[in-house]
Amino acid sequence: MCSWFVEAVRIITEHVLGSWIQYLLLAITLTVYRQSLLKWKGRKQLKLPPGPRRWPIVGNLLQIGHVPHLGMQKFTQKYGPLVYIHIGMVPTVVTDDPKYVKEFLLKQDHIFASRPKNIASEHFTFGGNDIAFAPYGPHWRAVRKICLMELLTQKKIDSFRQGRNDEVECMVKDVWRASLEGKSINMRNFFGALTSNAITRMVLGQRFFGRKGAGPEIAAEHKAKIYESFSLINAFNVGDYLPFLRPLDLQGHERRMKEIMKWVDNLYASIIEEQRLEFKTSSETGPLNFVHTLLEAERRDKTLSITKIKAILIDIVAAGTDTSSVTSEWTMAELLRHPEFMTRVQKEIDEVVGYERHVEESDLVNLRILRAVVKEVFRLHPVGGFLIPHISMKDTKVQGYDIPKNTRVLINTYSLGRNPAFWSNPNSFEPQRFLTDDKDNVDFIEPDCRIVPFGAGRRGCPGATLGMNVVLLGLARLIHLFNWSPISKEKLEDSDMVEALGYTVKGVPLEAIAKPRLGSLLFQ
Ligand code: HEM
Repeated sequence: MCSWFVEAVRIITEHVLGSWIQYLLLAITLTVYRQSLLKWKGRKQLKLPPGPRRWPIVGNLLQIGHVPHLGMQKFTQKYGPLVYIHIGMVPTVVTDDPKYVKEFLLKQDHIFASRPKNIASEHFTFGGNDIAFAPYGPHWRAVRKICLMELLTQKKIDSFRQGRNDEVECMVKDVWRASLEGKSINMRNFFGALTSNAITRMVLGQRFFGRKGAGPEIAAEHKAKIYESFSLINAFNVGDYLPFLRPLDLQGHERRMKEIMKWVDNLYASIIEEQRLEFKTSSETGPLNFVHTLLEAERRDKTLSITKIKAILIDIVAAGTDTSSVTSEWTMAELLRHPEFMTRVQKEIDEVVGYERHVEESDLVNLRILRAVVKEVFRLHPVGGFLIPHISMKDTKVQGYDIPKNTRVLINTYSLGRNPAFWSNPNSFEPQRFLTDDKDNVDFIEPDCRIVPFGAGRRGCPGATLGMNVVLLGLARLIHLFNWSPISKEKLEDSDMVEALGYTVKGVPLEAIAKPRLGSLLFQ
């Protein structure tokens, strides 16, 4: 905006319009002009982090490339640990440096604990009624409190231990059957069914896969819909960054989101009604699953509507299933590529558990090598290229840089774990790096934020303990009871799993051959 424009408006209004309209228009134009000038000058005075030059309107969108976390890694390699870009019209900072990650997630958590609104979160959360994508505020605080105090408490997690154990046993039996028939095991399907059943049993009071499940069609469709939702949530939706293009839905994403949500909405609405009836007529004194707990909370808290309950349930099921199954699949892939570690993990389980009984959840804390292996998997293959985006709720300074209000924050977890400034041999699989100290336990949380597999701070994952119980128990049982080999060395390399666009990074499904190892234990 410049002075010739103001002058032109003055001349037009003077000659064409009446005097009061003339003064009104002139006043509006001058105000807008003044504000734009102030904003521009203000920005110039700010000390923003460095970053690439941007184009008008599209900003740096076209420089990011097809795989955003790799594109952003190049930015941080070139411009430094904190980079300022514009994705379309959205101001964004990106980092892969623990010092900055700590600042955003822990030190200035009170400023960065909100989530940006976007098209996907609008559809998948019934307009921000969930936990994971809700902006910071009274709604998020209330549902997060329910999540921490009523749903994912240690007591509650312990009370569903038998259910998780049964699901792991089902998976083991299926693997055993496939191995007798000489079939290879599609690890993605097996881990997918395990994590889905373990979570939905606890959350919805029913399993989707296998015998007494909801039926193979519903199970497969539910899984596919959840996976597609994650891809759509993390895909770069043009309409988010160039809002004037949203009505055109150029990628067809919004149409798919509506279709998926219609299906999921119907399914969850009918599950809630079924469970409401069961809860009413049940002879049990307390709730048997998360739906019951939420229906009970709904009676006390009038702000907890059915829409909110649906959004919370969908969130927990979605957040808890693919994350755990992808981690399990990557771990198995790395162990097959590094058989020396497969042997070490197997030996450790033999020593801790012996040959007379199955691995139990109480053993997991003692399986240091397995834990170090999974931690190394988190470093190399975090479940998403980025954490769920955060956004600044007010102007602030981070390590001397100005970060204005409403700046999006992308923590590039992929390049954080491979940052050569903080990791030796960053691209090699070396779980021994986590076994150097004499601590009894290998903890998945790094206090200095060198990796953040579960995020950290207020928006950190509330389901980490549950997720790790499912992941570690499933892996430990499979490794204790079977010997594993890849279907072929080449196939193993093929199945590598080039990081793909989307939330949970997946390539080709991993296939492997299982040979029963402790036959007599299998049937106990
Ligand atoms: C291996 C398993 C899992 C991994 C690696 C994982 C990882 C994550 C990550 C990285 C975040 C984002 C943190 C951030 O933005 O700062 C997150 C958030 C979340 N996770 Fe998990 N998660 C796992 C399992 C689970 C499970 C089992 C549940 C529930 C049953 C769950 C529920 C959630 C929820 C509700 C959020 C949103 C928190 C909020 O925004 O307040 N997760 N998780």
